[in-house]
Amino acid sequence: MASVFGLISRVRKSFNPPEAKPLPDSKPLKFGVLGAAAIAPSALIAPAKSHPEAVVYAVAARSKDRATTYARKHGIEMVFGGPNGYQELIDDPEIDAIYNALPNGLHYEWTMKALAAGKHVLLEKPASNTAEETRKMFELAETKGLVLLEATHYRFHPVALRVKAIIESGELGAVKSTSTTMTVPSGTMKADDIRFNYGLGGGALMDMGRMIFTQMQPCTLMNNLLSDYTINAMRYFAGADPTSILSVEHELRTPQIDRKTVAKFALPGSITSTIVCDLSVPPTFKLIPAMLNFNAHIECERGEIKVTNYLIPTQYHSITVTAGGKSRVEKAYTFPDLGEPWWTTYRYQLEAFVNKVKGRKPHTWISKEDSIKNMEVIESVYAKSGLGSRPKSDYVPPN
Ligand SMILES: NC(=O)C1=CN([C@@H]2O[C@H](COP(=O)(O)OP(=O)(O)OC[C@H]3O[C@@H](n4cnc5c(N)ncnc54)[C@H](OP(=O)(O)O)[C@@H]3O)[C@@H](O)[C@H]2O)C=CC1
Ligand SMILES: O=C1OC[C@@H](O)[C@H](O)[C@H]1O
Repeated sequence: MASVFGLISRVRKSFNPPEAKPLPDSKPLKFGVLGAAAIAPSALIAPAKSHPEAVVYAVAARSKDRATTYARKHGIEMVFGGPNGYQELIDDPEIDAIYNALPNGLHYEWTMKALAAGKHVLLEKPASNTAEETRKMFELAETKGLVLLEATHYRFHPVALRVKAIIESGELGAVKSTSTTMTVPSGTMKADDIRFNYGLGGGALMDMGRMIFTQMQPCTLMNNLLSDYTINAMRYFAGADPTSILSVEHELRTPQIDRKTVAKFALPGSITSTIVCDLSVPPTFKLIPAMLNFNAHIECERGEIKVTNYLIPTQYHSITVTAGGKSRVEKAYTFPDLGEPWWTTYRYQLEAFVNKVKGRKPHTWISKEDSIKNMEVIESVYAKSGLGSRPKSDYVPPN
């Protein structure tokens, strides 16, 4: 019963966090949001409310009416709209940081423009459509001395770091295999969702593969938000990058869009990893709806770790560690010196981003090399599958 009350309390507070008062001796970071995006309320707007040094100050949308409605709903002060709205937001001197929540295929263009204008960027995942574009964005950020972070939010939560710590402690011996899954039932996404649009950088591997890789190397995530996340999880937990792709199978939504991808990899040290991503799992017997699956399974020499719900761990999660015939279940909602049980992955991520911009040490970070490698792996899987990389941006930055 206590755990049900805990769940209700965490969920309630994560959606309606207590508002933090600004700090007297620190100017808050002012964010501008590119796009009246579906993800922004969870990923930035709510988390910023409980952060004493973060304010969501402006939003831009292609339609000014849409931006205005969104701003009213979320208590955002400044609105930009129309064909130049995104650029006008970027050029607003009040704004310190841009949250780029545009479709994947627009990440490169608008991140390059934001960095060129001297803004830090919190960039939605996957970083862009290609590794080359990702490299260029990070190079520009470095040249300009700006912070650029690919929003791989799960990596900032205590669950991911605890799983990694168990693996690295050596308690279970070396990792032998990982399985990470990210799958969602059919009907979760509308037919015109950006994830089904090749031109905008769609596909299950783009959306779910990265996370699964990075997060799930040591664990087997059983979800279909697979590819983007799954690849990220794989590399993170295994602590290594794949040396080869053993197999790729996909089910297509359209000739260029993978609704589902299952890939198997070989990693150094004879590790084998499987990722599963599915944007639309059909109902069993055409009747029984599928469940979300955001799980990971990591087999090691002397035991295993099963992680339930590494992706939205604030709601509930479990880390089940089995060795020598005995099992224990761990929970990790907070760090000893950071966080509240209701902090979401996004709230922990915002904490790190603000600390980095303020010149303080974040509790963890996603490196440039990590983001570039994730895109390389995604592209290599798409190459092996025959579907090919998502289209490069036609934006050419000025010299
Ligand atoms: N970190 C996480 O947990 C999650 C991350 N994401 C990532 O965030 C990004 C946005 O996803 P999500 O919020 O679901 O997406 P939305 O469908 O809400 O689209 C985001 C915005 O893209 C803008 N946009 C600009 N050009 C186009 C176009 N040609 N077609 C459609 N939209 C366009 C729209 O802006 P406007 O308002 O100007 O019309 C829209 O508000 C993606 O990169 C996705 O991978 C998504 C979900 C979860
Ligand atoms: O965290 C996520 O879960 C659902 C996906 O579709 C989304 O893009 C991803 O970032």
